[in-house]
Amino acid sequence: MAAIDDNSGYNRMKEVKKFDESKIGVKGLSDSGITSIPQFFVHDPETLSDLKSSSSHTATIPTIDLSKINSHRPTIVDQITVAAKTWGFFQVINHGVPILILEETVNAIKAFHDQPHEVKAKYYKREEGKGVMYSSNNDLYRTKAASWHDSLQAWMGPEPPEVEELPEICRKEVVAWDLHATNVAETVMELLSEGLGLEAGKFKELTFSDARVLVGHCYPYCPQPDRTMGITSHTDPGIVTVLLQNHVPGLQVRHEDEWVDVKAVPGGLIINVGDMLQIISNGEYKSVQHRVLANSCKEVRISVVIFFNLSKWNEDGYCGPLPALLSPEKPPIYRNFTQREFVENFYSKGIDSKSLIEKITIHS
Ligand SMILES: O=C(O)CCC(=O)C(=O)O
Ligand SMILES: [Fe+2]
Repeated sequence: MAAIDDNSGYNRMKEVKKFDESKIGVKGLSDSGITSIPQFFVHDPETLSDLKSSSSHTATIPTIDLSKINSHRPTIVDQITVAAKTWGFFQVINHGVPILILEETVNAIKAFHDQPHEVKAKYYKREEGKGVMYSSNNDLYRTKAASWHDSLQAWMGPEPPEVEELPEICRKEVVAWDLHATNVAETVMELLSEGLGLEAGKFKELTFSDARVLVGHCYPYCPQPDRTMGITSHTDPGIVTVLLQNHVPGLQVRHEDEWVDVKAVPGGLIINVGDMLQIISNGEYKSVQHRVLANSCKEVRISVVIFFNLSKWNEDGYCGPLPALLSPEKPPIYRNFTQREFVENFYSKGIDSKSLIEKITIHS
């Protein structure tokens, strides 16, 4: 990338570095009362022209009620399977996690981001694949334009962090949330496994919930929400994602060529299919584009996300569509790939670039 981007003499990389080294985050910029955003946050005209939700669309993502999971299991399997095949995004309610836990989790992540600069700066770093890290834009040096969010990230498995590594202000809640969200993910993955005609425990056996990372995003007020994004459009790379959000809107999902707002249902948890699940289900379940608009509300938007990834790969080191799902009528639509390919694809690019799926699709 050229140091000087255009004829104006604006040195983008220098400005990005200055921002990063200040460790102030977008929360700090927002709190300082700025009225215009730094240029490196400004997205290209094509992204910006598409910002408003095209919500003539009144559709909402499906809501799945898990309260009758034992007495009405086939119905729930059916609902969740249809949701994962058509939307790739759904909301679960009556999932067994007390509302108080949801509130405490959101409040604890908010409290972390609300701390003074000096306190948060101690955690500010860029070591993505492990441990605990706080930063603004994990992919800051890999994208064309930065987005209006900061994140606290903690790898909760396969090795949990030392408890003292987690910021004290949200330590207890992060540990508790990891357990609760993992339980919900395991229930959901049992249902999705049954929906493919596999044994309920198949995904667990594949170790989908072992390697998981918790990310607490903060989207503070943005003075120019029509010039940037909260998070750029992307798909999630792993198996499945569990997302808890507060009441401040912004999350949108791509459905039938339109952006649809994902409205927070009180007590609900959002689940979405990741690229790896699309691949191993041989395209049955859909990993769908989603994004977050830059926050135009004075109140901060908080989301707490756990990404679930496979921890063990096949003995031959490859991963791909599950053999049990393939037949002469249903040949694989993706080629097998290695863990290294998966990891390199993720870390070599910004969140907004091509997913692995495009690279491994078999064009017949
Ligand atoms: O914060 C949100 O609502 C979405 C976050 C997200 O899509 C992600 O972290 O991958
Ligand atoms: Fe995402």
